Amino acid sequence: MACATFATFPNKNLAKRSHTMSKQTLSFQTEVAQLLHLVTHSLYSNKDIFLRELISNASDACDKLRFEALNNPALYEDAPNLEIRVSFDPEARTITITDNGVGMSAQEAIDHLGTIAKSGTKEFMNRLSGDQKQDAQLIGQFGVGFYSGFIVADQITVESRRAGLPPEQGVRWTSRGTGDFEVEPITRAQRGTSVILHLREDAQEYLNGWKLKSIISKYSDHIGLPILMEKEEWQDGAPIDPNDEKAGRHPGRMVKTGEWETVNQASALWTRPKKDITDEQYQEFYKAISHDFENPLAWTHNRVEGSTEYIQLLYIPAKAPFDLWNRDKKGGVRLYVKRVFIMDDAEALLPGYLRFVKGVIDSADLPLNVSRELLQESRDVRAIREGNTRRILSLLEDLAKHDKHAPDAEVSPEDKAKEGKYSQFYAEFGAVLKEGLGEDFANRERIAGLLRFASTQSDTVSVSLADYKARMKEGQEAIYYITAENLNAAKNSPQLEIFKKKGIEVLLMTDRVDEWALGYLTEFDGTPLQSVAKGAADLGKLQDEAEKKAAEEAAEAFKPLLAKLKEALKNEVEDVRVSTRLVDSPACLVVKEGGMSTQMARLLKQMGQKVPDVKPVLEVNPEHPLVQKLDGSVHFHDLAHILFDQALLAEGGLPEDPAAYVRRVNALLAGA
Ligand SMILES: Nc1ncnc2c1ncn2[C@@H]1O[C@H](COP(=O)(O)OP(=O)(O)OP(=O)(O)O)[C@@H](O)[C@H]1O
Repeated sequence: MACATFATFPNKNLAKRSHTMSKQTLSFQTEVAQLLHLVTHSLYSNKDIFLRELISNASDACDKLRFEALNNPALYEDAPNLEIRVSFDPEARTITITDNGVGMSAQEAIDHLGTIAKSGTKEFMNRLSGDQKQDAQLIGQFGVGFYSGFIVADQITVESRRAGLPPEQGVRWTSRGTGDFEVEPITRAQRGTSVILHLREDAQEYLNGWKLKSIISKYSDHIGLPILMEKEEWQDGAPIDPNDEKAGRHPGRMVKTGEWETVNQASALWTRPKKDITDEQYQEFYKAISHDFENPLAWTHNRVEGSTEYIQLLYIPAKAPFDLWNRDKKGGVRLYVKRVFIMDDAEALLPGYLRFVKGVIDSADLPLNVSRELLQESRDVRAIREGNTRRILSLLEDLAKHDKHAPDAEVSPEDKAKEGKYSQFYAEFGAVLKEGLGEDFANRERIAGLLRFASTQSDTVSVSLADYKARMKEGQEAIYYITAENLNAAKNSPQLEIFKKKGIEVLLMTDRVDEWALGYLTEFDGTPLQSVAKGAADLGKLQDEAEKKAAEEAAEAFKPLLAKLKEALKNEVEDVRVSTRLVDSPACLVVKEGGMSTQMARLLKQMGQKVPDVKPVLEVNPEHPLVQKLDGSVHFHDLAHILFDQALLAEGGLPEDPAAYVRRVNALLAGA
């Protein structure tokens, strides 16, 4: 990029701009300025991470070069060995992180170090609460990357030259981390980037080789490239008085020898044998690739052999990210081919319902120049995706199995440590997992086995379909469930009355996806699932002969009244019939078997979708005084509408014309 074009950058955020050709002062994108403020104020208690982030960027830059060089080996120039160097200068009070990766052109430095290209930036900013601790967690998830340098530095200078550009087209980028930054052209012989941190007064502790090495071995040991630091040796102090041994010596100090040494293992973590990796190393690697502040909930690391060979290291986070529901969000799995980094959002490697999983896949079979399009079609990728899915489901099944142990059970310490993890997982990601019912037919039964619900016997979301089946009553032929807006609405729903009376458990579903997801699960382990708000309440063998007979007689006796009700409510309901599911309530609404529930229709409407206008069926309770009073009442029309509107209210809906409802009730109250 020639410096002459600096003035023509189409960057709308450039409030200030001087017009000298050699040096430009540009403003940060608003979001960057905000983020910078937060970084320096919220991440203070976790200062060390700046080094991890900058080394990680350096490593990414080397990965990018290696990838580009697949098609253009000349980019290596005369330095094919990729490496990262970390040095410090106590006099200048600087730390420098240098890589010989892909580097940046002037335009790239402006674009990448002055704006945030990530999707969800706005949403992220809105989430910030002003509570520093919480914000720090959130910023962590978002990934502050380069900007984390400002936790310890009050000025950062970046010098870079993009691989393939001549030395005169280097760039120097400088900023104090406030509103703006400067860029100027420089000549730089070496390709790649140096990030020079001018340390704050209160961050001088980092001017210490031992300290830097220990941070690198804690946070960056997994990096596959060599990280080099200058060797240091202890040097005794010089004699204070050369003529008098007894006068003692000046204090000794570490001095640099001029040689460089590798301070990390320089082999990518996932390529090492499992037995050589500690839990802490697994955890730090997870944090490095996910930007999470917390340890992962669980992980699985395997060398898969067979027709498709690959290494798989997959993690389940402990907490859902703030943008879990952002469907455009890229996946968290990095794809490598024979140790060469290919892409970091390889969605093709996991189904959408497992999008919370983070990790690395290193394939031995895919071509190095694999493209996104090719990924979708490749048979190997399909095999990897299926393998990953199975592995995650097994991991979840294992956690579910050990979520709770019987008090007297003999449990290994390893399994003991799994207690409570599945509940934690489910609270964070259960709703996403349910999407799998509609998305992954091959594994539907396994996914169904992992679902947990609240029920009329448990307020906590902990009942599995297998638990439910084990508790089914003699003669019960279906797994009953109800969907509602929230637990209370579900629990108090009139449709449940008969089930409560007979002591039959009903699953209470309150997740938005339930209705949709359950549509794909018609049975579990041979037992059909049946919504208690759909179709006729067919309790089958649970109803005795006398009850059946009474219901039939009531239906017969109420025929004329039902006809009148149907006429009065012809715009509102499809049909009116006598109910067998009500005990205390006068009426309820049900939809036809296979129809969309009123709850679902409401949700879709809220989301602005067009919903076919399906009328529900009104069921009335022949035992209820209000229903018995209907026939012959002079207020029949009003009562009929009140009955209908109340049934709607009882299941969390709203009358079409709330004012009319209020008017009718008031008129009746006034008359009472
Ligand atoms: N050492 C470097 N060499 C080349 N480019 C770099 C280097 N450091 C940063 N960049 C460029 O600056 C961009 C922004 O870096 P930053 O760390 O803020 O975000 P990121 O790395 O894209 O995302 P994240 O840190 O969340 O993974 C990078 O995407 C990259 O293009």
